[in-house]
Amino acid sequence: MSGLPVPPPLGTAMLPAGTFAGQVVAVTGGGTGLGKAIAVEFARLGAAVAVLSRKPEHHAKGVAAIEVVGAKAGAFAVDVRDPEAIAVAFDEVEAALGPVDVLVNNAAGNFPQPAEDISPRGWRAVTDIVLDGTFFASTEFARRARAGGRPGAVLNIAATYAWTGGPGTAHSAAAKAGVVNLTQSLAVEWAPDGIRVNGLAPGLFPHEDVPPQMRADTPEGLASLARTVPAGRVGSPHELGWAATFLCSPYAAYLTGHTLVLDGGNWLRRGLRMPDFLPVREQFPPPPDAKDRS
Ligand SMILES: CCC/C=C/C(=O)SCCNC(=O)CCNC(=O)[C@H](O)C(C)(C)COP(=O)([O-])OP(=O)([O-])OC[C@H]1O[C@@H](n2cnc3c(N)ncnc32)[C@H](O)[C@@H]1OP(=O)([O-])[O-]
Ligand SMILES: NC(=O)C1=CN([C@@H]2O[C@H](COP(=O)(O)OP(=O)(O)OC[C@H]3O[C@@H](n4cnc5c(N)ncnc54)[C@H](OP(=O)(O)O)[C@@H]3O)[C@@H](O)[C@H]2O)C=CC1
Repeated sequence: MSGLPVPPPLGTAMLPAGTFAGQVVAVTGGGTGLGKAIAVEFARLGAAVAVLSRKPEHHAKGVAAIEVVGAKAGAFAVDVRDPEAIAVAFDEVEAALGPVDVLVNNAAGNFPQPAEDISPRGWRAVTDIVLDGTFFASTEFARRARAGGRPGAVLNIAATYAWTGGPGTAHSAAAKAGVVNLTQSLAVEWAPDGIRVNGLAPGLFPHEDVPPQMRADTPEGLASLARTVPAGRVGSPHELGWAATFLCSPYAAYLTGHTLVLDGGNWLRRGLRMPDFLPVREQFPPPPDAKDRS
């Protein structure tokens, strides 16, 4: 046995062509990595896609990837920690592409570090982007959808350590746990308005845009990462795009408040007998140029 089957290749359709025709999809952090892969799958299905993030170089990458599949794209500068900037960005998206029908809260910040070494500013940076940013963007979206009498869908990108916690991820895991919980509260509040709110928790999806300590750059590194997953492989970003588009599509019209895990069984592999325990400081030793906070 060599694990779970590989998925059909990038570009294979899962939903009918035109599933999102005439719709506007906003993806925070849609210019890099998994956000870009998700943006492209919506674009393939006919959506006009808005990339919302801070950096012009990421805007350019996202827009190029969306336009390659023949869709309309726009990029809008915003730091999701700033609710006023989010309102301005939504105004700009409406003026350029039309009102937003689907919001994907994908933007995140993360750096693995032992909890007591995370500075207050580092803690706030990660939790503000992940949890506060998701709340600010979602509520801005819902206020506008409700005012316009439009239904809609929100998708929050989580992580499986939202349920387990884990070494080196105190800030990110706590924030993602908040996101999973928020998904449930908002789903109940907004169902009467026709707005669905779901989550998607990726497992290991290495790609070129994450920081070096989070990716596998060599074939050996990738193979070694794949051996840690019950599926026998890591995820392909376009698989995540398929799951994202399904969750926001009319085919999931009765699905709300749910966070789907897409991780090849990885978070369930815990056994009674685990590999030798490695303390967090051995897993994530400080980089040579790290600040001394002692
Ligand atoms: C299984 C994998 C799961 C993956 C999940 C993901 O989310 S992958 C997604 C991964 N993608 C990304 O993360 C992409 C986006 N990431 C980012 O924009 C930054 O990493 C950010 C999250 C820090 C926010 O940036 P910003 O402009 O708001 O922040 P700033 O520069 O002003 O710093 C604020 C504080 O944080 C501190 N600090 C920063 N880095 C480190 C570090 N390596 N080490 C220690 N500390 C660090 C910095 O020193 C400062 O504290 P200080 O010294 O003043 O007390
Ligand atoms: N890669 C993986 O294996 C896993 C990823 N995830 C989750 O998937 C999602 C995508 O991660 P991934 O693609 O890997 O990471 P990336 O680092 O590639 O993407 C993060 C994106 O967030 C944007 N962003 C960061 N801070 C802000 C901010 N303050 N305001 C607006 N945008 C911001 C960045 O754009 P810019 O710099 O232009 O602002 C960037 O495009 C995240 O939610 C992450 O937590 C979960 C589990 C595993």
